[in-house]
Amino acid sequence: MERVTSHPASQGLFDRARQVSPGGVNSPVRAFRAVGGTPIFMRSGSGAWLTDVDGNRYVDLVGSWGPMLLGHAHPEVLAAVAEAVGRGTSFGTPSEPEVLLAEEIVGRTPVESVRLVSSGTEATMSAIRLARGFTGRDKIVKFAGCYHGHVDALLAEAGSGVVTLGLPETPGVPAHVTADTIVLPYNDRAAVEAAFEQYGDQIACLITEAAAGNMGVVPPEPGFNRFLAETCRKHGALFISDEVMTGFRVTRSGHWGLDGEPEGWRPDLLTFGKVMGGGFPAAAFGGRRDVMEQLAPVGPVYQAGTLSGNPIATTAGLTTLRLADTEAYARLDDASAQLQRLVAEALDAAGVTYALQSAGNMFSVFWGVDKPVTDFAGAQAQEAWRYRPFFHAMLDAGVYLPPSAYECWFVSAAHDSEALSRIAEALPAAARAAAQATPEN
Ligand SMILES: Cc1ncc(COP(=O)(O)O)c(C=O)c1O
Ligand SMILES: N[C@H](C=O)CCC(=O)O
Repeated sequence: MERVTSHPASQGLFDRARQVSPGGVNSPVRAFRAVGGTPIFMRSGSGAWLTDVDGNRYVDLVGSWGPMLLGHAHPEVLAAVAEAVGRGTSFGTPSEPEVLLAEEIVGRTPVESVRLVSSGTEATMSAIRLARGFTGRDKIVKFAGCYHGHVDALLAEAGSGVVTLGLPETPGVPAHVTADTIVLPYNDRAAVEAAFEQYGDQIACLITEAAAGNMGVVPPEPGFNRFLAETCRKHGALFISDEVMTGFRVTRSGHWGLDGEPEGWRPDLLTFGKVMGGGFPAAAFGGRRDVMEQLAPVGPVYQAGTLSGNPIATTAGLTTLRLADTEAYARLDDASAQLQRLVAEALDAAGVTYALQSAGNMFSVFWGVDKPVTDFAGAQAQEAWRYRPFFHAMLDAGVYLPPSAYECWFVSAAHDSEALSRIAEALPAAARAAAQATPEN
């Protein structure tokens, strides 16, 4: 088996990066704080593979944290981007690709009208403001362990890097900003009912990940999202489904395609990001036309962006979505199913106790738990320390996993038998390392 043990160029860049950037990274989840060691600096990607600055090759199971649905450097995406770049990179005017991308989103999801932005954080922040403007109410409801970007009011008990780094709260968020945020346990209908019983006429919106992926993967219990939408409707609040991670990934219409459409209900607003940018900064929020038309310039709720709808990002996103056809989703789902089976076999053989949880083709492993994880408390009760040696054994064997036990593993439509074979070879030793781990190592 090809071994990856040497990272001098990554180490050198990391040393320099730490001199000029906090922690040497531009997003905390990229640091290896939870697993130890030096973050790997990648130089290039192709299909399911990444190559680092030392020339080591890895099968990528991070996929840029979700966007790379088709794998890296898809030739048709690159060609479309190159052509778009040749026409100019930003005009600050409306342009055709943003109309085409908006039409594609409206065609694939339950939104009637959509506003393009540049990050998932902007999308959720704007959706919250719009919900408050539309309802004239201030309170918002979110779930512990869900992450909606680094929006001040939504960082309370957040997942992703916040839980990975064990940050109880984020300094710099004034108390009055979170005073109107109600945080509830995920999948807990009774807690939702009680909160709406008490504050129903003050709640502007409830926001939830369409399937939680930022505390590890914790799917909504059957009917939970519909229950949330109905509870919101009963109390005059808006239901915001955050599909930044799941959107256009778990089906062509996102998680909505798994739990929405056939049951005849829809969220009032949805947020998107990641896949819809094809590896460039593009995101969106959209939903009911009457709500969206509260946005400036039609309505009074202000929201804007110098690079919103950027022609390069929208071209990359549009090309990605057009290539993401039934066959691509079938390949992706199949690769994910095979990989989940390989992981389960290796962990079983090594005698590890675990829960492998999925939402469509997204999945993750909870370590040392013997029953399904349904909420943040359950996710935090795992033996996350077992992940450290597992992660490093996989890395040394040429498989790049998220450097945190609380993040989702992302497969792409380019994960072929060669990529899966590399992972299959790496898993047994990594599973044994997890089995032998102690909290101290
Ligand atoms: C569900 C969800 N919402 C929002 C965000 C924020 O997106 P971004 O990192 O593009 O700001 C993320 C990821 O970071 C996410 O997973
Ligand atoms: N879990 C985060 C998003 O889904 C990871 C991306 C980041 O914060 O850099």
